Amino acid sequence: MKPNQVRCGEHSDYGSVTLLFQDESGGLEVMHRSGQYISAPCIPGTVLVNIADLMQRWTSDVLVSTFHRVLLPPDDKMNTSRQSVAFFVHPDKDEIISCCDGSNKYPPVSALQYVTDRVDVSYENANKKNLSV
Ligand SMILES: O=C(O)CCC(=O)C(=O)O
Ligand SMILES: [Fe+2]
Repeated sequence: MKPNQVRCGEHSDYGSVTLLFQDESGGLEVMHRSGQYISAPCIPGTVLVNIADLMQRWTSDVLVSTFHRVLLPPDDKMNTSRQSVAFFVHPDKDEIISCCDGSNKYPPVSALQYVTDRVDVSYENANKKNLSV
């Protein structure tokens, strides 16, 4: 196992909302507005709804995109599997996302352009990381 390995590193989702179905293994944490991570365990029969980045832009920060991550289980559960299903809800690719209060807090961007830019940055960061080890 690599140092600092996690099941899913800290990130926010790119779209409008994400519906997350997770089993009872646990491990998902979401960042509270205080900056502290808090556990978001499975509540049987419920679906977790994450606000994602384009929703934050649309609402001029009224709804805030949530950083989240999935840590490794404790040693005694290290050999157990975990399953989750994320349904990423995205606007149509050509939709222009501008602040719905007219504030222009974020410049208008097409849904596709936003996702493409985010994916580019994440690949650049991954490449930098790989080159530095
Ligand atoms: O597996 C999870 O609980 C989270 C997955 C996730 O955040 C993602 O796929 O974007
Ligand atoms: Fe996510």
